[in-house]
Amino acid sequence: MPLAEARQRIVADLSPVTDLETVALAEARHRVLAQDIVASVNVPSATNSSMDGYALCPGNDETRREYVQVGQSLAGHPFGQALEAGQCVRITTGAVVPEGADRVVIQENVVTQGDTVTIAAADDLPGVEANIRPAGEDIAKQDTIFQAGRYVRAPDIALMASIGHAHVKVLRRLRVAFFSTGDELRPIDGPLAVGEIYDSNRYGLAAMIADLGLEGVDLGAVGDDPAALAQAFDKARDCDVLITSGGVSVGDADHVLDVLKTRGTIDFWKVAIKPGKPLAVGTIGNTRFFGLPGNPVSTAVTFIQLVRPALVALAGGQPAPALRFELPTTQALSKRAGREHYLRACIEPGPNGLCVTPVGHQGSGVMRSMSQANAFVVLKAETEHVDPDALVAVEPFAQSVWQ
Ligand SMILES: Nc1nc2c(c(=O)[nH]1)N[C@H]1C(S)=C(S)[C@@H](COP(=O)(O)OP(=O)(O)OC[C@H]3O[C@@H](n4cnc5c(N)ncnc54)[C@H](O)[C@@H]3O)O[C@H]1N2
Ligand code: MOO
Repeated sequence: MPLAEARQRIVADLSPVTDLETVALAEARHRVLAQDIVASVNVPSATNSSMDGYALCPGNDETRREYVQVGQSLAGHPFGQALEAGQCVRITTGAVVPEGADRVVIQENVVTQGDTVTIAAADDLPGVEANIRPAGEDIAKQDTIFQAGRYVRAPDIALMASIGHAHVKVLRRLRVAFFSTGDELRPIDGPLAVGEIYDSNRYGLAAMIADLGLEGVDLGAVGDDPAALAQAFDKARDCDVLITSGGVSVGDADHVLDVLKTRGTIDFWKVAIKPGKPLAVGTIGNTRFFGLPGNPVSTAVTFIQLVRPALVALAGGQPAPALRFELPTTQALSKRAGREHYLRACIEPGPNGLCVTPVGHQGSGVMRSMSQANAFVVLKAETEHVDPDALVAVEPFAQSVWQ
C-alpha cells in the first residue's frame, strides 16, 4: 500500500477517548485538556512597572524633569494613593503603578537629592506609557487561553498557573499495551547464549509511548508460539491500543498475523516504506492493533511515521502535520524505486547554510543511526538517485507531534 494511503487509513474512523478526570495543575503536563480554559483574572492583574525606577505624574508638562518623591511602590506593596502633577514614587519591577502616574523613568537616568528626583538629561525623558505593563497585557479576564483538545506543554502549565487555575479537567490517558515477540529475545539483565539478543525494541517502544505522555502497559516478551501470542493478545483487550514488535514478516516463525486473524481483523499489511515494509494494522474488539516489524529501526520508524499520529488522535489531540522542508544533501543518495525511504540523517551547518548528511549505516537493524540522527531525509517512492548538493525533503525529529 502506498504510504500516503496507509497514513489516511490509520487515522480514519478513530474513536478518541472521552472519559475525563480532574488533576492538579502540576500533573497536567503531557495530558489532553477536556475543557476550555477561560481566564477569571487579568494577567498582569494590575498595571505595573517593567523596570526599577520612578513612576511619574507629569500632569500637562511633558518636558518636566523635576519631581517630588512622595513614597514608594514595591512589588507586593502598592503605594495605594493617587499622584498629583509633579509627584513621583520610587517603584520596583512588577510593582503597581499608582493612579495618576503614566510613565516610569529608569533609576539610571535620574539624580536624587532628598525628596527631589531629577531626570538628568532631556534625552532621557520617558514618553507616555514608557516602562509600563498594562493590566491584562498577557491575558484579559474572560479570554479563552486554551481549547479542549490542547496537549499541555510546560509553558502551558505556567500560563494556567498565571490565571490561578489549580485543577484541570483532562482526558484519561490512552492505554497502550505492547509486547515483543521472538524466541531469540532475552531480558536485558541476563547473559546471552549464541544467537540470542537483548529485547531492545520493547524498551524503545516503552520510551516512545512515555514520551507522548500515554500510559504504557508492558506485556513482556512472547516467544514464537501461537498459544503464547494468543494469550498476550487477550491481555490487551482492556487497552485502547496494542503495539507489537516482530513476527509480521513471511518467516516460518512469524505467527503474529495468523493469531491476529483468530482474535480480530487485519485492516491492511505491508506499506511501501523503508524501513518498515511488513507493518500490519488491524483491530481486536475495541483495541487498535499495530504490528511493527522487528528490525529495531523499522520498529522506530513505523512508530514515528504511522503509529504516533494515530495515538495522538486516539488520545483526543490533534496530530500536527509533519514539519517538512528542503535542504541540500552533502552526499549522493541511491535507492531502488518502489518504497518511500526514511534515511536517518543530521541537519548541520555547512559553508553555505544548513545542509543534511545521512548518518552511518542505514540498515534497518542499525539502531545507532536512529540515535545519532536529528532528522529524517525522505526520498519519494519513485526516486532512484540524488546528486550531492541537490535539495532533499527533511523532517527534523524535534518537531512537536501534537498540534
Ligand atoms: N523473505 C523475506 N524476508 C523478509 C522480508 C520479506 O519481505 N521477505 N521482509 C524483511 C523486512 S523489510 C523486515 S523489516 C523484517 C521484519 O520481520 P519481522 O517483523 O517478522 O521481525 P522478526 O523476523 O521477528 O525480526 C527481524 C529482526 O529484528 C530483530 N528483533 C526482533 N525483535 C526484536 C526486539 N524486541 N529487540 C531487538 N531486535 C529484535 C530480530 O532478531 C531480527 O533480526 O523481515 C525481513 N525479512
Ligand atoms: O523494510 Mo524492513 O523494515 O527494512 O528491514
